[in-house]
Amino acid sequence: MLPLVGRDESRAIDAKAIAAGVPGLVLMENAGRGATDVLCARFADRLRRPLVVGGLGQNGGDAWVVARHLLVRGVCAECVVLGDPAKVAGDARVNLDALRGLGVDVRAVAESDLEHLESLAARASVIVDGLFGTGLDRVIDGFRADAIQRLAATEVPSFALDLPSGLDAQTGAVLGVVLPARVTATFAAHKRGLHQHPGVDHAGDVVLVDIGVPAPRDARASLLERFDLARLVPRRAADAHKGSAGHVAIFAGSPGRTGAALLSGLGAMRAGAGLVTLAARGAARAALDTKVIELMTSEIPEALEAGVAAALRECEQRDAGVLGPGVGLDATARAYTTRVAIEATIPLVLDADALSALAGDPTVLTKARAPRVLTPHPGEAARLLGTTSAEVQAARYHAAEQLAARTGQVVVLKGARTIIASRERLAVCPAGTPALGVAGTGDVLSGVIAAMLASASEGDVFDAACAGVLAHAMAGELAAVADRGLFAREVADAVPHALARSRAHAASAT
Ligand SMILES: NC(=O)C1=CN([C@@H]2O[C@H](COP(=O)(O)OP(=O)(O)OC[C@H]3O[C@@H](n4cnc5c(N)ncnc54)[C@H](O)[C@@H]3O)[C@@H](O)[C@H]2O)[C@@H](O)CC1
Ligand SMILES: [K+]
Repeated sequence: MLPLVGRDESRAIDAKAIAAGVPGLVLMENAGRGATDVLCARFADRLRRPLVVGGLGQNGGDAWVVARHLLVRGVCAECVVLGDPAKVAGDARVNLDALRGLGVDVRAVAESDLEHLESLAARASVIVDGLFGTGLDRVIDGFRADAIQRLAATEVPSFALDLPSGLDAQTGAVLGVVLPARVTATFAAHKRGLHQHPGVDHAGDVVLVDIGVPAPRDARASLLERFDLARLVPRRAADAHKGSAGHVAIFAGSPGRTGAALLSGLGAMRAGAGLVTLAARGAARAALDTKVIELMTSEIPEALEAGVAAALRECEQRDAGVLGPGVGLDATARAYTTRVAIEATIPLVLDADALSALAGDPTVLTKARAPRVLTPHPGEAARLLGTTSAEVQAARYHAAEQLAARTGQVVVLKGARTIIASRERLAVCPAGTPALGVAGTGDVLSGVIAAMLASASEGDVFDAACAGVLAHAMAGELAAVADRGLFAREVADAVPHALARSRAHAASAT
């Protein structure tokens, strides 16, 4: 797990180090020197004619340091400052003056010189982008936007300092225009915006550069790594038995809708549940009984009161559960899921129809008698928040955090780069594949998370959700042959392989 910071936290890291006595110039020197190392390693065959472009802020300052360190290594870069250099201040000013003092001609590019900039860029072997970093907080317009568009149009590979210019550090949105990078050297800590789309598409490979300040230990947010799965799912004791591995109840399925329940059950089994019972409404139980011999079934009466009573009784014997897939959306089904979502005394994953049933007032979950993990896709999250899917996607971290705050529960916002949020914490899953975008994979995920909950110790609900998300995404990567054509059940089947791979990674890393 790596710390993940937003715009303000990023500034706070620098400010805290400076207040502690580490001069800002030292931080900038470390950033620029570290970035030069990355540049020289990743663009070794493109150092013929680098173009270093800096803005008027401190991101530009990093660029001037890079240009100086390139000089030390015998590489003479073409350097330009976009805008009026008289406005460069602070540590960036010191480094701009130093570069000029060493005899480097840093040309100022004004609105009227954009064609010149374009021709410089077209001849460059690599562009070092120091135009905007974390300071960017509004849409880029005017000649700066024009300049970025012209640089991007050359298709010369770009090396971004801290962030590709134009990317919102907080959300990953493009603020008007962006200069897409092949590699991004990000300073001190990963930025939130680098790990959500469209930021992910524009950042290229992200390399963390140590600038001499410790990573914040209390960072609210983190970026999961593939080998975290091994840490989150400890090895089983040699004398483990099916009882100690946890018993998962899947409250899913209704007459005519049984596939989702089965997939959720398969996910739970493959993720390590010792026993799984499919508790289906009415006649669905009979249909499920014959399908998968490893899964047990029990019947939940279709009538409301009898159904709720049966579900709560079922919970008494179980360690964790799933509520929702294929349960139905008629009035009785909605009342049943809402009541069980609140009254069940075991941790439950709430998915699909359960999320629809709760969309009217998700705040009732603050009264739930045990922890809940909500697993909405963007459309379901939009309904729960009373907004649109487009708005959720435009600010996914915010949506996940808002929903966690309103419900008091853990939220797994699905989609590329799934986000896990609670009131206190946030994590992003770096794994996954577009092939997971197919019917049934969400049902599998609900079961996988429930199995993690069933074996988690109390209070580790957030970690269990992270483990489930990571296992599912990595299983998708392993099972997918191409970017499509994946079957949900294949994802379930690959979950043990994901765990094995993570353990192998972890072992080779130590
Ligand atoms: N001591 C420090 O604070 C350090 C800062 N570092 C670098 O400094 C960067 C942050 O520097 P700054 O805060 O100066 O900001 P930037 O250099 O990212 O941006 C420059 C300025 O542009 C302005 N601006 C924002 N949006 C704009 C828009 N749409 N159009 C035109 N102007 C706009 C803002 O006033 C901002 O201060 C980091 O990303 C990192 O690269 C690193 O050198 C490490 C140390
Ligand atoms: K930049």
